[in-house]
Amino acid sequence: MTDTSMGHIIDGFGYAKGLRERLAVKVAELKATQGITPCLVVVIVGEDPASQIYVKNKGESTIAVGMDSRTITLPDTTTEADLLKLIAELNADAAVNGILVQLPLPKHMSSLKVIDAIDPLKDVDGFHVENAGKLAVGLDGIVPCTPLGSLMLLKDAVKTYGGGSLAGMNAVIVGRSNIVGKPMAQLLLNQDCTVTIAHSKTKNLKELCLTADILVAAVGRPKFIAGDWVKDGAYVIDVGINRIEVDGPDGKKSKVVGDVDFDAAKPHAKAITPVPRGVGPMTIACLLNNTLHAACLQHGLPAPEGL
Ligand SMILES: Nc1nc2c(c(=O)[nH]1)N[C@@H](CN(C=O)c1ccc(C(=O)N[C@@H](CCC(=O)O)C(=O)O)cc1)CN2
Repeated sequence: MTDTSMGHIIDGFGYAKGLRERLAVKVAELKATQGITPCLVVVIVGEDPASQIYVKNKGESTIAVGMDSRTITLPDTTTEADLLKLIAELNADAAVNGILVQLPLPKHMSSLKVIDAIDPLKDVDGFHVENAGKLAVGLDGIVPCTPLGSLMLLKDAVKTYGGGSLAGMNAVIVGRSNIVGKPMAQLLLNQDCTVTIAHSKTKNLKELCLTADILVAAVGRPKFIAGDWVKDGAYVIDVGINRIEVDGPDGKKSKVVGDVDFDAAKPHAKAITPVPRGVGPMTIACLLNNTLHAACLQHGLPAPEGL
């Protein structure tokens, strides 16, 4: 029988706020002791409405922790060659510590090529192959923001509700993208979890999910993970952000939901991230963390500790 006491909600919004406050202290220390103010440049190409909101939030959050922020807005008619030229200029600019190109890019551009053009030391998204390689072999590099934020929430939840470490836990990640699924798998392997990555061709997905002590959903399909796919006592991390239409009293309205059927999964889970206010806010907080980390690496300083 399902234990109805299960299902702690993991407060990503609150955790992200605390992380931003701790980062602001570290940024002030860096300024006071080294005279360095980290600077993040965000480049957006085109007018995707969701991207415009995320980029605005990134700029405001960067300023709020005491860093310098620049946003470069380019029309969607920009050529790939022009974008690569801009990245080369930002790479060469010593005042710039972090470069982020907002995704998705317009269809006429190769995101792999664009990401590859960013100096790996300034790649605050952690998407460059050099940073992906460092993560794979356990070297100090820049870790993608959403998986990093997911791991922070997971470690905190296991400490709070499970009392132990992640070592030996079975983790199933549903989704194999370069920016979430694969780096998440590396991070969990580095925590000594036994990791399985599932994808659209995986057989018996429900049965596989039911083996998971840690279930990470990153498929980009609303409520794809049903409640009865969640093992009793599992930790559920929902990375999905899907905008759907729902019926309201005044007609249709849009709502953001995750990849997990939250209401059905919560009674099974030991702890679960909601959508919104779960993993999402951690993405921007970890971007600030990575910008500070990048600034330290570029000046030969150790990565800030105790965050
Ligand atoms: N270069 C990058 N592009 C994109 C990334 C990224 O990490 N780097 N991630 C996403 C978008 N994203 C940040 O860029 C992002 C998405 C969602 C949230 C967030 O806080 N979501 C809220 C809900 C928002 C809503 O109501 O629409 C939440 O979950 O509470 C932050 C950042 C794709 N592109």
